[in-house]
Amino acid sequence: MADQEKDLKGLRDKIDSIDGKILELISARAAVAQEVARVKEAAGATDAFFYRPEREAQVLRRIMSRNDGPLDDEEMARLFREIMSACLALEEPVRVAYLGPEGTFTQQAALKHFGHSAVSVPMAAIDEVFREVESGAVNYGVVPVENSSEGVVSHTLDSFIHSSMRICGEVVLRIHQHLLVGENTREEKITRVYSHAQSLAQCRKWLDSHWPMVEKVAVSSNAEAARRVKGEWNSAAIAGDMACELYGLKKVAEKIEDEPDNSTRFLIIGNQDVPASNEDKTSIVVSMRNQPGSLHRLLAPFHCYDIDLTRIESRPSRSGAWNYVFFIDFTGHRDDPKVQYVLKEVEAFASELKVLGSYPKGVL
Ligand SMILES: O=C(O)C(=O)C[C@]1(C(=O)O)C=C[C@@H](O)C=C1
Repeated sequence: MADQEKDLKGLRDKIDSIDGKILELISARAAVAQEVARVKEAAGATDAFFYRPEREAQVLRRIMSRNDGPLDDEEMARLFREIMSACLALEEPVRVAYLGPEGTFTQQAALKHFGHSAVSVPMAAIDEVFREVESGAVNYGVVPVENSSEGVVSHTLDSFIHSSMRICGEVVLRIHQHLLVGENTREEKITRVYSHAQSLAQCRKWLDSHWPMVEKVAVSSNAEAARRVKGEWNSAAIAGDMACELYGLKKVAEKIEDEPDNSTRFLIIGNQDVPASNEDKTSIVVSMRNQPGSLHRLLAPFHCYDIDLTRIESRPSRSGAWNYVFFIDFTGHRDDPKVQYVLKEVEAFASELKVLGSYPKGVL
């Protein structure tokens, strides 16, 4: 055997032996997760929450803080994300509705957050995701809420006004857009580009400089754009990796988004109050009468108790009694004494205050 072959054999034997140990440890971990399930069932079988967002965030943060490489923290956390997802599926497979169709960035976000052992169910619209969770047909829902270059997804915010759904988590996804074609289309023949209006907007400068003459057609989602070009000659789609793989398309150009850090934040909705994880956020919606200085009064308690506002968004009120509706996100959990003081002060002054949820800050 040549020297190189010998070296390789020795190293592969080492890997086999390590894999054996990893296998044993993962199986031992899964068996403990099954015991956890039995404890949860014994404590209250019908409404036991098997999925525990705060615990998952703590597990992932701990792994990241203890990781010494050579794999980077995110890569290591992604591996543990999948192990936990498989362990949870042994306890009870989690069903997650997302804004579809299959292949959207929202599905990618759902899998990033829950791992690939979750059962993901596509819905045609944001309010259908809310309804599906409310009816109990699924355990959780995933909806987009804001994009770093295009701003807020107002439909999602409006859905919270009349819904009793709570926010159980958030996940941020880097959005990479690609120019995709079917196998029968040659690059120089492209005359039309399909995509969702937001994605066309996110790639506007790139399109103007590379394809100024091409016809741009907005469709209901990126995945729908990808589905169309699969069977249509001389057309391209702008969509992400999931849609590209799902429809077997070819990448003509990669990462064509104008902003290099283009990312979208998604919310996990459910009917669970999530305990504190030590690094949390709270989202509230507040309605107020239109009076001079009212916004200042609304925000003053946050300043006073030194609470960091991460987002504030105003939406027109849908009911006559409400003049303004403000969606506010801030750091901290609703069980923190400081947060409780602030909520008390805001409540005393607002026409209505609803806490949409306290949830762990996105880890991955
Ligand atoms: O700690 C729990 O409650 C578990 O069910 C175990 C576990 C895990 O695999 O670590 C699995 C699912 C939960 O979402 C959180 C954590």
